[in-house]
Amino acid sequence: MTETTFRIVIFGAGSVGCYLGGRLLSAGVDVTMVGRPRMREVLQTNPLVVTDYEGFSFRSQLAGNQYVTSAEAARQADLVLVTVKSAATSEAGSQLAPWVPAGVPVVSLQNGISNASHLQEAMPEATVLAGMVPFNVLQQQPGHFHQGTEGHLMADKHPSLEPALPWFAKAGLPLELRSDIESVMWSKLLLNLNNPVNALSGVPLLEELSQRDYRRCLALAQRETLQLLKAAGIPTVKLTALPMNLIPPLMSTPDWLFTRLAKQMLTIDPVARSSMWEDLQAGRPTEIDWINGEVVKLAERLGKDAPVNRKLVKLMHQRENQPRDWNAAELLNALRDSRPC
Ligand SMILES: NC(=O)C1=CN([C@@H]2O[C@H](COP(=O)(O)OP(=O)(O)OC[C@H]3O[C@@H](n4cnc5c(N)ncnc54)[C@H](OP(=O)(O)O)[C@@H]3O)[C@@H](O)[C@H]2O)C=CC1
Ligand SMILES: CC(C)(CO)C(=O)C(=O)O
Repeated sequence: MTETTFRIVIFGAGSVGCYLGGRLLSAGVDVTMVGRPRMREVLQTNPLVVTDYEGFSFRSQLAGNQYVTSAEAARQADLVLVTVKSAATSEAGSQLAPWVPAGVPVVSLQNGISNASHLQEAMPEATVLAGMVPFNVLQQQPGHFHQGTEGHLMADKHPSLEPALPWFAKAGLPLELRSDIESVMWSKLLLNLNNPVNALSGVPLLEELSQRDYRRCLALAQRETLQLLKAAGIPTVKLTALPMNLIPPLMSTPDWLFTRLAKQMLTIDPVARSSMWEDLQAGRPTEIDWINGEVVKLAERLGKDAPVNRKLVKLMHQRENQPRDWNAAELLNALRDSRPC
């Protein structure tokens, strides 16, 4: 290995982790992905293929030491990325804690608000930073991970991340360091409020967002959250073409107007689905408590209520136990009924 090689360990290499791993490998980064034996088997029998909606494509048959199942790989890392689902964060931290060298940054690239704090609790000696993945990744075929929507990575501004920046840029994954990461995470969460709507709809993101009543469901959850964020003094940041406070009115527009106004937002691969839908498909518990559940907790801290988000949490938990697709009008009625008159 030459001095100029940068070593990145990706812990919890599923959809996001394998996609980032493949992109970084394409830039010559020394990547080790850590994950389950099941995924290692997939990548022993199939090449790792990463593609994106703009035509990027990279393929690599991984060597045995590039996808492993033990956190020990982190002892050699210059940077650790954590890409497990929220329920697995504390366990990921406990497994990584003995191996990550002092001063090596550990970035949580997970949805939700509290994953970086849970990770920090599990590895108190480590430099843990919050990060954000704006785009959608779907495993289209065994070993083939596809980025279906746009956006660039962000992470908390910290000097330990500076050496990684040129490698991310070379991989076509620019990483922006932000001093307002709390606002970034809440703004991403405002977009993730669509995850339960998408999962309950049972249809791909593009099809779901093309139906006004599903968009109105999302707008209800977003308006409620924006009001709470305002009360809590947490500003939002612009992650899409529009500022966050203009997204609910856009979502509520009729289909003919929405398709004209939201061209960029509708640049979505027709097969892309939310990660919450993927969890349902795989029979895993979803991240609903870490997404809409965070809004309910924020409301409680402020002595307020969040009936729409609370209802979405309840419906998702029911859906985890009992298959059911909600049509757009039914879901909208259920959410409207949850609000006090
Ligand atoms: N998919 C997407 O489009 C996007 C996802 N995100 C966020 O990124 C995070 C990761 O999502 P995603 O990649 O979809 O999740 P995945 O479930 O696809 O990947 C996580 C992987 O980590 C594995 N894992 C969990 N615990 C351990 C452990 N202790 N040791 C080794 N492997 C482990 C899981 O295996 P197992 O399932 O067997 O536990 C799984 O294969 C989530 O917070 C998600 O919300 C953000 C933006 C987009
Ligand atoms: C990119 C996005 C918003 C797609 O729904 C996502 O974060 C997810 O699926 O969890």
